[in-house]
Amino acid sequence: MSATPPVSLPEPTKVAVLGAGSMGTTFAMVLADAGCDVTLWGRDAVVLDAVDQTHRNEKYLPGVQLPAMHGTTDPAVALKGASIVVVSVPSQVARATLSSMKDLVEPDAVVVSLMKGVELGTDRRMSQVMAEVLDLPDERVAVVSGPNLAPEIAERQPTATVVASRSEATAQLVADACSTGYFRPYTNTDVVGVELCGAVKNIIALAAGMAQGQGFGWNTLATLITRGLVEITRLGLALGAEPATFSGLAGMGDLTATCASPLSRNHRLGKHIGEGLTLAEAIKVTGGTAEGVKSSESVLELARAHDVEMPITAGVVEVLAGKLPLADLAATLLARPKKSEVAG
Ligand SMILES: NC(=O)C1=CN([C@@H]2O[C@H](COP(=O)(O)OP(=O)(O)OC[C@H]3O[C@@H](n4cnc5c(N)ncnc54)[C@H](OP(=O)(O)O)[C@@H]3O)[C@@H](O)[C@H]2O)C=CC1
Ligand SMILES: O=C(CO)COP(=O)(O)O
Repeated sequence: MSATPPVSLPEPTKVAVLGAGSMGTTFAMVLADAGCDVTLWGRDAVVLDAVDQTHRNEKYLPGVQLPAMHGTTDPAVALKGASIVVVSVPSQVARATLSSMKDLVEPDAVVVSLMKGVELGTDRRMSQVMAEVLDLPDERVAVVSGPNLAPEIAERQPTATVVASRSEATAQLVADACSTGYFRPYTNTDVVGVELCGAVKNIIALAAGMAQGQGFGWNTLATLITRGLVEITRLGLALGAEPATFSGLAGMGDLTATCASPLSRNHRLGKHIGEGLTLAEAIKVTGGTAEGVKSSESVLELARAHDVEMPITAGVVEVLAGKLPLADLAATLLARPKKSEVAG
């Protein structure tokens, strides 16, 4: 006799992804491949109609065939019944975007940030902005960060990431929702560390791009990555992060990918500046969201408030503000007082 079939199959997890740019669309793809029922929200009706009807986003992921998912410009449609809400808009518009949707988020939903920036004016990390605007307890907040260049994930290349939440159960829930044969999430409870790594590596990638644009080679790149990690670690520890996070995927992993790859918008923008473009010209030519430009100011403010030395970050801020000629950046960094490598 055959076993009695279940009364109903378990419902797929309903997920809303807010932000239909390259990363929002790519993560929506991962979630749908992992079996979730995904609705992607964005503000461009042409893009979201195509996502809904033909499962393509030619504006941000040209040539990529997405799995079945819904697309909408109506946040009420996206958020209704969603037990996981993923936020992937540029960091500087996260507060306004979430404020306009506050009453539409389901009361028990877990809210996940993919954003790698720090808010100008408040110096808040994105999980702090989400928690503040949506009035979320720790167990409903998670962040995803790692070496996750969207165009590579969109080709379903092997990729790993970190899902961080103060609640291990929440991190596990989100990790289960986005786990596929090509995308492997690890969990971490160090939200501060994981989030800071994601935001500050963009600034170091700007510096790496600038160096490449100036014609410097691998020694300079390796120096920036290594000393950049020291800066990230110093700030993170001052803000209460766990030391192990910095050598992990969100730390060394993402720093390496972003500093080395021309797929990184921060790297490309820095390279354009290194080749002689103004900041405004570089932003225009690069296209897309290069979070490091604005976050560098907030990160430097955080560093100063906690008495943390971040010379590469400070140099990038000065160059972007037009206060230090790029030609003088390397000399300025190298002329600093000699010190022990390991003294902190
Ligand atoms: N791309 C990547 O490889 C990765 C990106 N991230 C992070 O993901 C976040 C999003 O970046 P990404 O998807 O790459 O960015 P993109 O530049 O590709 O897309 C930005 C998205 O945000 C929307 N947007 C822009 N301004 C507003 C606004 N004022 N209100 C509402 N929506 C707006 C755009 O909509 P519209 O088209 O209508 O302008 C677009 O959908 C960033 O924090 C980034 O650091 C993290 C990991 C990897
Ligand atoms: O965060 C990223 C890869 O992990 C993407 O970097 P960019 O935002 O510089 O493109």
